[in-house]
Amino acid sequence: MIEKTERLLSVLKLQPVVPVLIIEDLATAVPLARALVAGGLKAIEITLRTPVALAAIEAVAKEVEGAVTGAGTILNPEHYAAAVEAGAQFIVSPGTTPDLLDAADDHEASFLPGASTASEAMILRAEGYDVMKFFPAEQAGGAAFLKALSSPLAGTLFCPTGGISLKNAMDYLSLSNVICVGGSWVAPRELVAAGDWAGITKLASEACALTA
Ligand SMILES: O=C[C@H](O)COP(=O)(O)O
Ligand SMILES: CC(=O)C(=O)O
Repeated sequence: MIEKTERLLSVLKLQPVVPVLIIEDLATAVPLARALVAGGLKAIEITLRTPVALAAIEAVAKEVEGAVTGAGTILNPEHYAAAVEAGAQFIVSPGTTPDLLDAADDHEASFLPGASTASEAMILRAEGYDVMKFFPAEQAGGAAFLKALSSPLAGTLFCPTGGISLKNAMDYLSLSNVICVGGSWVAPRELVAAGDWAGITKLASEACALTA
């Protein structure tokens, strides 16, 4: 578990923002990931929300030099196994279930489980998780909520995701218990549809510069 946590931390420390991607068109996955990596965002979460998501994970994991490919929206052990099989190096879930924790024990790929209350975070701590996702961040209490957890739940680190943008990312990134944030704003649907990879690299560079 300690080794898995260290591997996860090394991925999350690569950058201040983990792009959360919903890939509709498989052909966009590789150029989009290349554009993000060019802007400095190497760890990329591809959510299992579309029919092409697993193929997108496989393509990015195989073809995009410098990318660390993760899978998001992992809701059950079948998703977990399929994402690992496709090449995902880290696995993200909006929440946590006992089945998912068992699946995480069965695979080498690190797990970033979701929590949105003090009790959920405490259950994950009791299971040995010191790093977790805080989702949906803005709706569940925002940066003020996470700040309030930092003293009672000392030692737990969060990757808040949900409603975060360039404007409010620093509210989270300046907290001692935040390791990085997640967000879709670095890959807007219109720029992806237009194939504006230079525009996406620019957004990624701006995101990367947040903590420079
Ligand atoms: O479902 C949402 C993703 O987790 C990312 O949230 P976001 O689009 O608010 O950045
Ligand atoms: C919310 C999120 O990041 C996920 O779908 O895994």
